[in-house]
Amino acid sequence: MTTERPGADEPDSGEPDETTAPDPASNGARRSKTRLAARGLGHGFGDGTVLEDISLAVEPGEILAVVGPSGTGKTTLFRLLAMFERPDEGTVEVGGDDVWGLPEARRLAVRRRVGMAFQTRSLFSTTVEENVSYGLRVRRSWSARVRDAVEGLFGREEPSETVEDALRTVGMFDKVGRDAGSLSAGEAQRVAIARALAPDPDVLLLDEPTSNLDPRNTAAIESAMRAARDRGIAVALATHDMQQARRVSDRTAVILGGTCIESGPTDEVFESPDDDRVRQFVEGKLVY
Ligand SMILES: Nc1ncnc2c1ncn2[C@@H]1O[C@H](COP(=O)(O)OP(=O)(O)OP(=O)(O)O)[C@@H](O)[C@H]1O
Repeated sequence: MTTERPGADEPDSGEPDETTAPDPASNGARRSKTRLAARGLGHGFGDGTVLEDISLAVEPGEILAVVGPSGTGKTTLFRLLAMFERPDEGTVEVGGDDVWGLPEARRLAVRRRVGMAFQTRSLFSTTVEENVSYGLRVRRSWSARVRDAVEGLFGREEPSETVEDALRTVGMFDKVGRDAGSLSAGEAQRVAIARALAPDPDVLLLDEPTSNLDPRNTAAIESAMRAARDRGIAVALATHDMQQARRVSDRTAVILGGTCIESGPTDEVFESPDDDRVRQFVEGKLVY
């Protein structure tokens, strides 16, 4: 299995890939052409190496599944992609910019184009609506924030259209006024994803978004991933659920022992992998 979408495993062009981006005329909505790429990423803690020489890319309008056994470094990788930490080696590129080579103000601006929902669900102790509008407030300009503050003084009866859209995408609009603390784990995860979607990011990073969730919440989250993909967002999903990777992703990258040993179209990775360890892993025969 060697076929790749053009440029997908070689994050070297720095330019949006016109061949893989959705046709703006086809959905009429947004069309970012921002790809997220990692090149030669290496990272460790103390004396231990966790990630070694990882190169992968997620293109606009696709879902990339990053799969691997527990402890193989998926969360560490996603934390690097989200720019929470600077990699020991290699680069993270958003829209062709090496993010750690940018002045801090520009890096923060780039970070705002990357939405994320991580395993540790961390909603604020306030309403669902306020949680989802938080990301918007962070992204907005100073003048828009002043306007928000003024509106806040007088109170707003209705959630903004953007918040409504994001909540509808995850099937949670009926909970808009609820206190976030009263939500189930699955509902909270859906709100966390709505919060990441509200600012209309170019890239969406989801780390194990459905672990320990029931089928209904899982289906809602998978549907939101597809909706984001169909809007042209580059979606990366870390999961240890092979069935989920097969259901939702266009391409899959397999991380074993802290390095990416194979990536390509999901069907090919699962049905005819090049590497025997990948075959054993996707068949559940490789125990780490
Ligand atoms: N801050 C840290 N300090 C030290 N070691 C860490 C730190 N974060 C992660 N690790 C170690 O790095 C390795 C990879 O952890 P990581 O959470 O990235 O794996 P994972 O593939 O996401 O696992 P899981 O599927 O269980 O979430 C583990 O051995 C973990 O203990």
